[in-house]
Amino acid sequence: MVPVYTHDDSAALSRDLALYILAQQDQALQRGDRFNIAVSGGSLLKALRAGLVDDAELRARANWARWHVFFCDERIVPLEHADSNYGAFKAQVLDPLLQHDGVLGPTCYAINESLVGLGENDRLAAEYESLLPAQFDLILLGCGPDGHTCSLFPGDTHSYLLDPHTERRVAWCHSSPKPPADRITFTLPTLASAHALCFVAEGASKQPVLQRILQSSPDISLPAALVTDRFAQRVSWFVDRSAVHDLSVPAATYHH
Ligand SMILES: O=C(O)[C@H](O)[C@@H](O)[C@H](O)[C@H](O)COP(=O)(O)O
Repeated sequence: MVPVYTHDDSAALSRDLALYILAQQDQALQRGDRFNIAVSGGSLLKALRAGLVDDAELRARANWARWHVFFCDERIVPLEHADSNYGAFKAQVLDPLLQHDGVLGPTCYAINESLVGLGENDRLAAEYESLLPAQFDLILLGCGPDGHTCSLFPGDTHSYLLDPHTERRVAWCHSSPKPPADRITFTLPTLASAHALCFVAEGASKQPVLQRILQSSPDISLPAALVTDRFAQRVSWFVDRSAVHDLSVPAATYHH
């Protein structure tokens, strides 16, 4: 059973998530000299900002200059586009960090923007893959109402993305049901090699899908359930109470 750290509200979740990330950072910096972290798009980024950037005490505990930040999935759009995950991370984390004197920011790895729109999406994925570290210290994941995580979507159209033995660490996801249609995404072997995997889900709209993922017999046709089940030893979930309301999931408290 994976821990499901349950919180009364967003503020409490953001703080615990930040403390969890800092604990992973500290472990990584004992293993080596960099913290390789991958982030997803969506609402997760707001939690990162609230917990790690806006909170002065926790912001100071982040060794930002040692952070190497990658994207679990990215929409194939220019970096300035409103749909870009890099753009959203810049707006939520990098730009606010710059407001604070003396903070040396993280190193971020974005897609090669010059390939966007050229019909070279396999190459774009391969180029991004070439940037990845051998192993991630932490991968932060979201979960869509349809059970997708990264840009690994459920259903036959996207089953090609879920090959556990693929040699590709980053793949081109086409015809995404969540716009925009073209994306790149980490594959299962990339997730498999991480020291820690952490899902974040907030709000009552996530409750039906969390029921299918966190029940004792998970529906592993859902990529988020598959990842949770397969890598259970390294997976944690951070949720708010409304996302797990009425579910028979034991609520855990994150101890730091
Ligand atoms: O770029 C993306 O679309 C994401 O990486 C995606 O996997 C996201 O994390 C989930 O859709 C959850 O998003 P929300 O937290 O906003 O619901």
